[in-house]
Amino acid sequence: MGDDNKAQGGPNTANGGGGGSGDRKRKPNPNNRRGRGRGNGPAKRQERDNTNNNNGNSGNNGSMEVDKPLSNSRNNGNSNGNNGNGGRGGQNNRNRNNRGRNNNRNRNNNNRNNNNNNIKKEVEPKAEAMDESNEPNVASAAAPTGNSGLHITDKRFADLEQVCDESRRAMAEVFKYELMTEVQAKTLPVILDSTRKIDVLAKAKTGTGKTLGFLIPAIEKIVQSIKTSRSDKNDIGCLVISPTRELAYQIGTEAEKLVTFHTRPKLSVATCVGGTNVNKDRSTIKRGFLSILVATPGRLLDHLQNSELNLQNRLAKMDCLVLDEADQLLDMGFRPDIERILRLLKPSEGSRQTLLFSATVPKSVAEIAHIALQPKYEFIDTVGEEEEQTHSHVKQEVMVAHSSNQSGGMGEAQIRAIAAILDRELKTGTKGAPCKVIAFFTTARMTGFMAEIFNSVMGKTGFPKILEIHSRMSQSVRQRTSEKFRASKENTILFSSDVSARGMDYPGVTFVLQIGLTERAQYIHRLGRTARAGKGGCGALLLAPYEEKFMVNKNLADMPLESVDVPELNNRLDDAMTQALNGVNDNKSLKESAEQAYRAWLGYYNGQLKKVGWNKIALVKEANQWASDVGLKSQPALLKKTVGKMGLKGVPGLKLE
Ligand SMILES: Nc1ncnc2c1ncn2[C@@H]1O[C@H](COP(=O)(O)OP(=O)(O)OP(=O)(O)O)[C@@H](O)[C@H]1O
Repeated sequence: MGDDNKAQGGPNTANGGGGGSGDRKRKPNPNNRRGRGRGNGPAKRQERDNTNNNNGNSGNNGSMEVDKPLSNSRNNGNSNGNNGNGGRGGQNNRNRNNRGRNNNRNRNNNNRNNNNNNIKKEVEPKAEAMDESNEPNVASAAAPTGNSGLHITDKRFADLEQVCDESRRAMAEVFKYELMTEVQAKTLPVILDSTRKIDVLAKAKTGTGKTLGFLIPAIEKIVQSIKTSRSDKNDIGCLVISPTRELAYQIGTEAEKLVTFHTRPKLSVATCVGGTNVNKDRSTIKRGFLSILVATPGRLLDHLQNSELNLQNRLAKMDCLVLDEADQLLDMGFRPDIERILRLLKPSEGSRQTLLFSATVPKSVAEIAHIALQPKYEFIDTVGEEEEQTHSHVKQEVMVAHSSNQSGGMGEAQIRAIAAILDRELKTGTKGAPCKVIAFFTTARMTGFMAEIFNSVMGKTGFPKILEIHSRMSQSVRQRTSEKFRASKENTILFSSDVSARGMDYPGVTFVLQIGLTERAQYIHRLGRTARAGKGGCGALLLAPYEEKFMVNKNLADMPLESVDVPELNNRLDDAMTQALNGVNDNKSLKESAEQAYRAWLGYYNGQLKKVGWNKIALVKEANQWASDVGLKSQPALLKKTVGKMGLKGVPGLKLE
């Protein structure tokens, strides 16, 4: 925590029962007070960090929370205006006085920052390749800016002889795409080659059209199977497995579009994901004719194990098995489920092709092949060994939020920094065009808390109501939020956990903000939510000082990160955020959210100790400081069982329930 003053042991000890954090005198300056130059040494390719965030942290989900059963469905947002002003006479005056002091600090810091402009703008060598025309900070950001991002080729769908007229018609009339992207041009001929029937592992950058890369041939294979009577109407021709529910729905929708003209026989699509009515799923599957099944691993396993559904037999003659976002599916979080699914699927009756699509592929492709592919498979890499995996044209900033020298901690500094960054984006991000922002947080609970605290002062910040999406919400609310964000054509901000990190194709996302530690692959996937399909986009990573070393110097050392200062927070927003923080303890729902976020925070960082250089004692101290920073007057308690599971038994500073 750098120069934080953390003499206080935690919310209890720090604030007693008195004014404590409720009287928020401090205003940490969100500005990065250090203009830093970063080494411009040769960009070394970093191995992906495969550390799994699911460290048995007692349900405090990290990035692998994607397909959890739901609990605690909570209404998002909170506009009850309970902003903590009641009974706090005099606080505003104190705040105003403080603001004067802070503004001076801000101004001084700005001077320092201006003086440091020359070094703080240093960028990694790869940024040299940035395509200025694709940056989002132009009025046309939301409009296509050429095809450099999408990697369009001169190959036409209409010329694909192996593809039936119905699919080609859908490409022209429903999708209105004439030319193939690189991944499509490279994979389609190989997968469609009926003389080879070869399994394929395809690697292509995010947002470059992988979905159609597997759906077009999958449908073709189903059509051929029906034509040659290899399969009967009970057989399911294609199974697509997706790591997240939202992505599964998205794939299902694309598939439905693609089968628009497949009427004789009619091809049908079903999407089965966790968190929805399982009986409804069952009756859809039982109903009979089904060409394509898109599913998340957990729900699929359920159905496969249910003998009544006869799903194993119906998939036995499947023509095509697709694992989308394959590296995530084969990563530790999902691997056991996938292995079980593969075992339950009857051995291929000769003609099944398995397709693995991903934007990031671990070096150990042999391992992947061993699990899912036939020994003779083709690896189609449209990224290339040396080429940067992330879009080279996406501007990527890294900012470090510093807490004030007085008593404020990182929790507060981070919230103010997020406000400042969002404000900058809404005001200048797209110069008049609508701003569509996704901010990614480390855990579901943190996502929920952050959305709630920002929405508690919505009228004051001037931000639109923050949308939230994470695994702790009911699937129907997730679905509605996802659709709302997708359809929005005005300034919109979505706070998300990693459920939106991969594959989600929200049109026109102009800015992706990532907060805190994340895995390298996840960083790339999250960033890939912007600058899709040839459009502009921009990303920023907001770190705490203790996260900087690992993330910037190690994990993302070869990324074209540009180190910049956290923007200055204007007085109005500064006041709004103070009010929000002051309101946490007195607002039941917000308080509960903060407490849950605290527990999730502990769980998450408990799995990252080496990366931040803490031992367990330091972890607990930092967590308690975080709780105090965000306005909790008493330290949240933990179940004894949870403490045990986290391996924190006996660590001083924890409060047991
Ligand atoms: N040939 C094409 N021409 C124009 N647009 C296309 C073409 N193919 C796909 N697209 C569009 O590009 C966008 C990105 O496609 P898609 O979601 O399949 O990318 P992806 O590579 O799967 O991304 P991710 O790695 O994030 O999963 C979508 O909106 C899709 O409809």
